[in-house]
Amino acid sequence: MLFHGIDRNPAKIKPGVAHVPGWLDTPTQQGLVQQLRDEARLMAGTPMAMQKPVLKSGGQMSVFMLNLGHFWDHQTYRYVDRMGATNVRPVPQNLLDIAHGGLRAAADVAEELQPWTTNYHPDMALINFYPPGATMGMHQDAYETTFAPIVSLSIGDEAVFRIGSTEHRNKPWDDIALLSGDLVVFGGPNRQAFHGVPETRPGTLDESCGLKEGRIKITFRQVYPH
Ligand SMILES: O=C(O)CCC(=O)C(=O)O
Ligand SMILES: [Fe+2]
Repeated sequence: MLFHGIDRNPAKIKPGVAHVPGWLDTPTQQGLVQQLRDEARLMAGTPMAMQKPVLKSGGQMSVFMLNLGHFWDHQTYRYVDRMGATNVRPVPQNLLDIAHGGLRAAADVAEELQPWTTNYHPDMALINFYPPGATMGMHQDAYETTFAPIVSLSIGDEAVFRIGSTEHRNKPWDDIALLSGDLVVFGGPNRQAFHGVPETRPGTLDESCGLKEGRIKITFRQVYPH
């Protein structure tokens, strides 16, 4: 446990940004890992298979992605529901329930999120798998047509989640150590904050989370108005 001894209380990082350590219990993490493995298996061999996206810039991400609800086409940077003959699969209800619970827990920490708790309709779940050592550059989640908060959960290896300004990808930023079961929500005035994962820490997970290596991040988004 690399982060032993540091502050692990629920924290408002800045307006609209909440970190709730250990929000998701271990049996639930394990159940989700199994469920998401099954979801990935169903899409294997299709254009929506879990894959490391090659962006239209030509670069390939080091993170595997699986899309539920809507599919973010990494060649056009648009959400679609179909690729060729393949339809996107729905976000399972138990995941939606977790998203709602996560937002409520976060709103107790960052009151700027409070107005969304009665008007939140997530319609997309992005499942990221970080193989040992994978990272993600600073970016905005900018392709949704709503400003609903982003609700996200970490499972597996420890990681550093970096969240900066809404204006640019440079300092100042906050680095948040995420452990398995941690919840991060960003919305309100920081919905468009640049964020990324500069570091994942291989070999730090406890296998009771359901993973033998790497890290899963589940990110809930509301792409369309309700
Ligand atoms: O893995 C994380 O913690 C961040 C993931 C993310 O920002 C994204 O997939 O858009
Ligand atoms: Fe993101």
